[in-house]
This record gives sequence, C-alpha cells and structure tokens, in this order.
Amino acid sequence: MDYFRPQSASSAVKIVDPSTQNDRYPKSGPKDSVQRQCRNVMIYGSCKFQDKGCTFYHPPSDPDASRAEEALSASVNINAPVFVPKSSADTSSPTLASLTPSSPPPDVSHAYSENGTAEVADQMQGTHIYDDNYAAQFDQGYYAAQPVYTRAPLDYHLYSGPLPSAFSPASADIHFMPSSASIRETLQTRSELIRSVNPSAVQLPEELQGYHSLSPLETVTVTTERRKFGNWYSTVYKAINSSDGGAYALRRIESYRMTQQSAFAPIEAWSKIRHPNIVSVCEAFTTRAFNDNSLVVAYTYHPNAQTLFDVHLKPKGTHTSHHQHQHWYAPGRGTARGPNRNTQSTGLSERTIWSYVVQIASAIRKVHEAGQAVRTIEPSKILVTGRNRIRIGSCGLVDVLMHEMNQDMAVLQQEDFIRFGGLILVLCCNNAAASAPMNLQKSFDLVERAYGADLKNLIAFLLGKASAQKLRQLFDLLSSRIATEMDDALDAVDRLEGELMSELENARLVRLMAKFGFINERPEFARDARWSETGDRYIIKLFRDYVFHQVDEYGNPVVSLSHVLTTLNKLDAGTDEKIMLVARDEQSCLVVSYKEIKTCLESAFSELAGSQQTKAKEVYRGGG
Ligand SMILES: Nc1ncnc2c1ncn2[C@@H]1O[C@H](COP(=O)(O)OP(=O)(O)OP(=O)(O)O)[C@@H](O)[C@H]1O
Repeated sequence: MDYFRPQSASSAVKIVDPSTQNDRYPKSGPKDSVQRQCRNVMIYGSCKFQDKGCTFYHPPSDPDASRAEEALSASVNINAPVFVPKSSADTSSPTLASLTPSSPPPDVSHAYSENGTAEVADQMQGTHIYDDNYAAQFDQGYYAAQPVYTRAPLDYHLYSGPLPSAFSPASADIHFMPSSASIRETLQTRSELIRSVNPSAVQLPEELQGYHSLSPLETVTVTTERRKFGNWYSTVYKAINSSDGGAYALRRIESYRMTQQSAFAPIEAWSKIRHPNIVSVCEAFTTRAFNDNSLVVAYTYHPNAQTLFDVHLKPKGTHTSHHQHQHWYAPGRGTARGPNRNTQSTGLSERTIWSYVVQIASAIRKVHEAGQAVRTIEPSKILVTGRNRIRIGSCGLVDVLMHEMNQDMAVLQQEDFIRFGGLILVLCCNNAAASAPMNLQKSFDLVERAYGADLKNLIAFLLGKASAQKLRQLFDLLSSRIATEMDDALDAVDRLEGELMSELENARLVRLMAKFGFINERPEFARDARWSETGDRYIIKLFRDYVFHQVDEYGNPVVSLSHVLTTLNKLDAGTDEKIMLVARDEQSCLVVSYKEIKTCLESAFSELAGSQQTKAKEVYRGGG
C-alpha cells in the first residue's frame, strides 16, 4: 500500500510513536516491574512517585539528549505544527479523556502488575491510567488488585459490515433470495431496465393520458406473430407517468370500442386489491392516440419480469413464438429428462412447484374475498418477478372486455380453481398441452411418478367438482406447505436486512463528499476570492489532496477506493488519529487529527449554509 510522496524531495518526516523512535527508552524488558519503564515518564515526562514507592524504571534525565533532538529538528527544517482549529465545533466522536472514569476502579491498575496481562495494558494505553487519581491509590494495594477488563465503548462509526451469519452465508442462494453478489447484479439490471428504451419503439405516441416515453416490452418485428389477448390484438408497453415519475406497464388492447362507462367498474374494484402475488392494477382508459380505438390498462411495472411460459415452458434457443412449441416433455425433480432435453427448459423442482402453488392460492384467496375472480391463471399471464416469486398479471382486463356478458361471479371463481389445477399440471409436465382433456391421464401419471401423490391429489381436487367450500378446503390441504413458505420468506427478510446493513453507511459518505464539493475550489465567498484556500478551508483542501490526489514513488496516481473509504469513514467518525497533510509545493506540512479536520469541515460548511439562510431571511423580509 503506497501512500507517500518521495521522501527525498519532501521536508515532511514520518510521524512515529515516540516510544518506538527514542532510543533513550529501554525496550520493554521482562515482566519485571523494575525493568519496565514508568509510563508516567513516557506520558508526562516525569513521575511524581519516582522516589515515593513507584517500582518502575525511571530513566535519569538527560539534558544532552533533548538538546540533540532540538538540533536534529532544526537541521531538517521540519515545519510540522500540530494544527489547532480556529473554531471548536462539537464533534460526535467521544474523546478518550471523556471516556476515562473520574474515579477509576482500582482493578484497572493491574494492567501493569507482574502477573497481569500486558495485552490489557496495551489496550489501555492513552487512557491516562497513570494520572494522579490512580497514583493516589498506590499505597492501597494498587498493584495487587485483581484484573477486570474494562470495556471501551465501541467506536461504531467505523463498523459497517453486514452481520455474518454462519447458517445462511451471503454467498449462498436461498429460496427467495439469490446470493449477495447476484442480488446486486439483479437490482442493477432492474434499475437499468427502468430507464432503457426498446429500439423498436417507433411511431408510438409521445404522450398518452399522462404517460410518456412508451417502449414495447416485447420486440415486435414484421416476422414475429402479433400477440393476442383472447380475440384481441394486444401489446404491453413500459411508460413513465408524468405525475409521479414512476414506470408502469401499459397493456393496450387494439380496436376496442367501449359501449358503456360501467365497463370500467371492475377496474375500480381491482385497483383496491393489493397483494404480493398480484400485479397491481392502477387505472384504465380508452385512447385514440394509436390512431385507433384502444383500451389501455396501467399496471405496476416489474422490471425484468418474465412470464412463467417464457421461464419454464418456452423451448430454449429459439426465437419463434412460443405458441408454435408444444413438445411433450417428461418432468424430473429439477432435471430435464425426455427426448427434448437439449432444447426444452429444465423440469421444475418440487419445492418450486409447491411455492408457486402456495403463492397462487394466496392470491386467489385475496381476489375471491374481494368479490372478484382472477380469470388470468395461465402461464403467459403470470410473471416471475424475482427468485421463485410470481405475480398474476393482466388482472381486471377480461372483466372489462367481457363486461357485456354479465357472468355469474361464483361460476367464474370455480373456473379459477380449474385453471389453477391445469396450470400446476402444465408446470409439472413442462408441457403447455398437459392439461388438455386427451392428455390428462398421461399427465397425472407423470406427476405421480415425478412429484409424489400429494401434488397429484391437489391437482385432482382442483380439477374436481365445484364447491362453495373449495377455497377453505384448498388451504386445509396446503397448511404444512404454507409453513415452509413462511419460513423461507422470513429467511429472505433476514438476508435482506443483512444486505441493507452493509449499505447503511453509504449516505454519510455521500454527505461528506457533497460538503467537500461545496467548499473546495469555491471561486468566491463573503467577498473573499481566496476563501476556499485560507483558514480552516486550507486544511480541507490539503485533506482532499490526501484522500484523492496521492501519488506513488513513480508519480503515478494512487487510485485506491479502500483508502478513500477508510479516510472518509475516519473523518466522519472524527477519530483522534493524526495524519500529516503536506502542501502541494511540499514546503510545509501539518499534523492534524481527523477530529480537527471534521471540525474545520463542519465550520466551513455551516458558514456557507448559514449565509444562505441569512440571505433567504433578508429576501423574505424585503418581500414582506
Ligand atoms: N407488469 C409488468 N411488468 C413488467 N413486464 C411485464 C408486465 N406485464 C407484462 N410484462 C412483460 O411484457 C411481455 C409481454 O407480455 P404478455 O402478457 O403479452 O406476454 P406474452 O408472452 O406475449 O403473452 P401472449 O402470448 O398472451 O401475448 C412479457 O415479456 C412480460 O414479461
């Protein structure tokens, strides 16, 4: 780690602990108190108790040595004053002096006893354990007391890592969460997709009922088959809402002519349904912006979502429409089997299937309890929005399109269960045609062989006869699976909290950088063109160089993010650690603690911020 300027050209000297530099002090000897040098001498220069019972080594005062030291510093022309900031703004970091108890327990003294621990003594260095109060207790068995470890308060500012978990290491995937590295990649991709625009976004309206920047969510070319929603041609766009700046998914139904306003009633009901396994419905409107009569329903946008069909059923490596591919496929527990192994998606694991089952069942319950029917339980309308997370999409649309048919809601709800059973069958068999009547027997056999009787019984129950109690019975069947699902969901929450923990400290570093930006190189302030270069601000400028502009021995920039993070963390904490700041011309240097630099930064920033507030008040008074 090279953070230094060439010594030859600099007047700066390395700052070291005097005890390691000065040969006058004997090296720490054996644990014999007579050999060990008295700390009062090291810290204060002398010991009041030298001839009054202190058994430690007291070196004879040597006037020649101190003269030699003075001569040395004069000969190298060291200009390293210890900086004292002009203002004494309070910093949040506790001072070591303030941590020293006013009447320390006698046991602390054992730090230097013969049979005490040198480690404890080392930890206590600098906490004035040899001050007069302590020394006053010498006669009361000071050296003989039992050791008690005094815990120093944790300087929590310097710790920001996630909590390590032996049971769920961040590098491992868990049911609802990928590894720590993948989750970052996933979130980056989503963030990028929210801003990206599909290149095929041509000839789209610039503005649509308060939405702009429309971009199709599927690549449409002249060769691709036009997508249909039932009997209607349909396209999904991502668009930005002007009022809240958020991204939404707009599903457009082409050539739809609305006959009565009441067709929108289901949308109103759906917009009140919020559930983690349902893509929320926001609003619906008709428009002529596409040069036809279109119906548009706005949904929550889930970046990088893919349909269940695309994820599990679509043959890999083909770009043709999925409707053309309906290969028969033998399922397996997490592995692909059967003739189309090389082109088809791999079979779903039983855990994933049960997870999907519980999520869809939960969504159905919410919708039925709200007096609606889902109606879109099919692979091409259910979105996979995260690891093993699914959401039923396109809700409410069928209700608008079929409004005039006035169908019985109880019948529609029973149909939900049948669609649900069909969907599980399709996913288990990895074949979109698995639920077709002529394939049913074969599909059931496959499910039983590959996944067990529980799943087969569940599908049979869902496809079986209608009952008003079906929802309750379904949840009775699922009770143990729901418990597993909840355990996994809570594990994911724990993992996410761990991830959040590691990001918690980011904001304070950004705040610091922002303050540097406000102060450094400011052209003029308070009619002083050199404001940013003088006074406390000079220290800030030198510190900025120390953090960002160091060079190695060959003059190459030292670009080390860890150096930046470490130094900024220490600055934010305002530690007592001292560093040496060197001017660019290397003619002068300052020894200054992070705490003092923090004080400078705070004072310069409040000067700027304060003047802004004063100005605002003046303007306000003038206006009033
Ligand atoms: N709310 C949404 N958020 C993000 N992406 C979505 C959303 N709704 C749909 N999509 C994406 O838009 C694309 C098109 O959706 P669509 O429902 O038309 O799927 P499809 O596979 O084309 O089905 P179909 O064959 O019935 O047209 C899919 O890739 C889907 O992932």
